Amino acid sequence: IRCTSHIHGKFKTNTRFQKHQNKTKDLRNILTSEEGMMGDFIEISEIDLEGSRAFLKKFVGGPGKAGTKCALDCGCGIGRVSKNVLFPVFETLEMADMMEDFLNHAHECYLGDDADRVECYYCYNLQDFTPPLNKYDVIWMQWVACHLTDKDLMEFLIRCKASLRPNGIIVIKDNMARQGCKLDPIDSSLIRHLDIVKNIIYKAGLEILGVERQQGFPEQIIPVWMIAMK
Ligand SMILES: C[S@@+](CC[C@H](N)C(=O)[O-])C[C@H]1O[C@@H](n2cnc3c(N)ncnc32)[C@H](O)[C@@H]1O
Repeated sequence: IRCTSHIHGKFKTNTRFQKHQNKTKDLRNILTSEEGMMGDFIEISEIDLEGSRAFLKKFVGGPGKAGTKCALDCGCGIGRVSKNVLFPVFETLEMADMMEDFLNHAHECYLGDDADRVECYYCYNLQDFTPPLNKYDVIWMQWVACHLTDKDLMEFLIRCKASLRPNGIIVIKDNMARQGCKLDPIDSSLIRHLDIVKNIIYKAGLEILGVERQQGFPEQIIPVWMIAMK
């Protein structure tokens, strides 16, 4: 873990910014905006967020459910999910993405006053990132599991499990292939069938608590599913 004084200086005192030497070449050119986070599908962002809020509600708050103290948004981009799904529920957030520009934009512009409730920004590839132990009530991974190999995803999930607080959960929300595995030629992501993702989750020693398909998306786009696990 390396803190760059350059970035550190720009951040408010309650905020830590940790940066890892980024060895992965970013081959994409994603805009620092909601459009950039959503590819060509900005018009479905609100439906997506509403589906996420409803799914999260089932597992958070109340006896035996996850708490509402702290969440981690993995592959957070500029914080679209943090702002619209996680901040309304959790006291504090932490955010992880391999793109420093996205984290800067989240902190300086996109999150507004909510940025004060971000405890730490981690500029890491998830495959190199070990989240702190026993810290999070919810770890949210949206449209980022598809950028990890099977092995990296399984190992990251194992590390995530160790970073959950009691009753804490992990949520993966991602594109799922109708059959087998497909490589997305635009961003080189891997679109897996739901059963393949479930297998990786089981191999990581996690228990699946709920699985739901995102409703309301146009038929022509790849199905998006949400999986909650602990
Ligand atoms: C399609 S965007 C989704 C952003 C956000 N989760 C959302 O739903 O709005 C994918 C994000 O994952 C990040 N990402 C891709 N591969 C990653 C990796 N290996 N480690 C960390 N972040 C990664 C990208 O930088 C980008 O911000």
